[in-house]
Amino acid sequence: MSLYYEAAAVLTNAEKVGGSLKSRIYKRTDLKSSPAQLFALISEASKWSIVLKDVIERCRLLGEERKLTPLLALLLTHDLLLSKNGVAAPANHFLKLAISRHKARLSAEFTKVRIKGGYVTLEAFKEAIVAGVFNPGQEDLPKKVRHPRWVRINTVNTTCAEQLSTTFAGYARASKLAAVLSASGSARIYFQDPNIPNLLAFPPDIDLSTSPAYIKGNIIFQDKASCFPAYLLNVTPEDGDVIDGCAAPGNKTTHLAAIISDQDGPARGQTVIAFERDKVRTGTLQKMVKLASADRIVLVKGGADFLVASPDSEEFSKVGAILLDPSCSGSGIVGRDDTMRMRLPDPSSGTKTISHTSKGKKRKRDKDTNGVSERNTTLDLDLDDSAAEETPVKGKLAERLTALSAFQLRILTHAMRFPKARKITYSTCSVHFKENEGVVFRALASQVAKERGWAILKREHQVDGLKRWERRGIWDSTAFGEDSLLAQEQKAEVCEACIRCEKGTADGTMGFFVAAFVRDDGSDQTAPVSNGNSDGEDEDEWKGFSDEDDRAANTKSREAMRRGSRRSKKKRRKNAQGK
Ligand SMILES: C[S@@+](CC[C@H](N)C(=O)[O-])C[C@H]1O[C@@H](n2cnc3c(N)ncnc32)[C@H](O)[C@@H]1O
Repeated sequence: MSLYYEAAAVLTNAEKVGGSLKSRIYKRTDLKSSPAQLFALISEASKWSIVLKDVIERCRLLGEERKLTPLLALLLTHDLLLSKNGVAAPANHFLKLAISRHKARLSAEFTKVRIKGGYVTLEAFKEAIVAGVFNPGQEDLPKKVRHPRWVRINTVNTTCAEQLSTTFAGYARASKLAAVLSASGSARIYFQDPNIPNLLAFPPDIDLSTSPAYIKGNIIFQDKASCFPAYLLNVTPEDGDVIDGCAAPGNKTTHLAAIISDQDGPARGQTVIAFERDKVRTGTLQKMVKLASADRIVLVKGGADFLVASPDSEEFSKVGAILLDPSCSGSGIVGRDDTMRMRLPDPSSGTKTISHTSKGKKRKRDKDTNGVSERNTTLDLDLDDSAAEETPVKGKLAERLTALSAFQLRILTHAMRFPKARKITYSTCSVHFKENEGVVFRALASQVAKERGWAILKREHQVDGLKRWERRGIWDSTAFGEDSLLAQEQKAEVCEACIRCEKGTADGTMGFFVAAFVRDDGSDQTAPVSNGNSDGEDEDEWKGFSDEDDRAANTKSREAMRRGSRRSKKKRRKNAQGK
């Protein structure tokens, strides 16, 4: 099979293989072309598709070349007009002949678009395409806010100071994130994040993927928002072991390991127990843990469902903190720079004759596209594994959110059953109330939360960098019905404790949500708590607290926080004396 047929097959993904574009290419064992060449062709053709789609449509290429699918036409036109070596096929190959006979017209249309866009040279045009600033017909739209390249320094095997004096030696420190956002990829400039320790921002187009620091796992590409959960969990040596209940690909797992290894004094044998249900994603997790040199701190439980882990098992008897970042709708990550949109030429734009051609021929093209519908004029490609969050539930949005939030609540209330656990963070990369604050309110109202004394970690008790973060939770009065009996005071308190990030803002983050739960040492650990089988009870649509629940929850929460606050004051005094 030629390079172009293989690229089209990867893109149409008839076998519905999950994961990023890169992992789909590298996983295939039946390719004749080199995976690197395939990836380069697809990503370059995607970048140029905003131009090439129009060029192909204006030349009515698909009308004249009936055997070319929109995907093949795009890939071939890209190489014909933009690849140094032209179309990678023998001179008499059917595909080469089919595209080459249109070269003059395609080149002329391409040049017209370039000149109309005001680009005097091909070089200038290329720069605009790479920077993503060529947006024909949308000049009046507000300029898209760019997304920085966030780099977390992996303190398991290096320090921020070491990386600044080696990998980033000669880079100037910017005083504002905006300076980094507007800089070109070649600018040697960075911004030190004020909220998350050991996190740096670089210009969006910077390519650090070939730097020795990246290859050695000294630096990890991780969105700022995705660093919130491990930091908010604020693991200390007293917490003992930590569970990451939904770990792959492992950004937060390795962040937990970095925080543990960064603590003053020895890590006292603390282990991060990382659950991952999916076997393929377990492989990615294992690789990431190894690359981050975190394998002495992290124990990967691959192909293991956190929901069936028994809280009372001896294995988890020292687990004091749990991080939960379950599967979600992923609505917060759309539009990230790691997602690329490929625009395909519309086949009906070929010629007027196309709609009158024989049905047989039309069906042939449908078949060739292997399930990418002829009407499907865009393809969204996930370029980066670290950005790929799974969205396993299909169907209409409302149904998906109901199913996902039921699962999320179940996993959160399961975590609340671990007898020694004192801290939990719950996060999603979703922007929907139902998956975020909705789950938090329902979890707080659950039987297990009440019996075990779980409360929300209020803003004033959060780690410094997140206490200062201004975007907080929201309340959706329609979500639980107007008759929700929750007191205004408690709604406000819980929303203020929840943390949100919004995509497309000057903060440079993806859309994200995180909240933390705590419980105090004095709570009744041995109280009879309903076991995992009663989860259905927690998943019932929540109708709001009753007046009595409300008062009880408020009192308990206030007591828990007072005790927590006394304990942390005591701890701070102890620490201060120790220094
Ligand atoms: C949103 S992703 C986690 C991303 C990860 N925390 C990170 O920062 O790299 C959710 C992951 O949880 C896994 N998962 C979902 N349900 C699970 C369960 N019940 N037990 C263990 N893993 C689960 C999914 O397979 C998926 O890999």
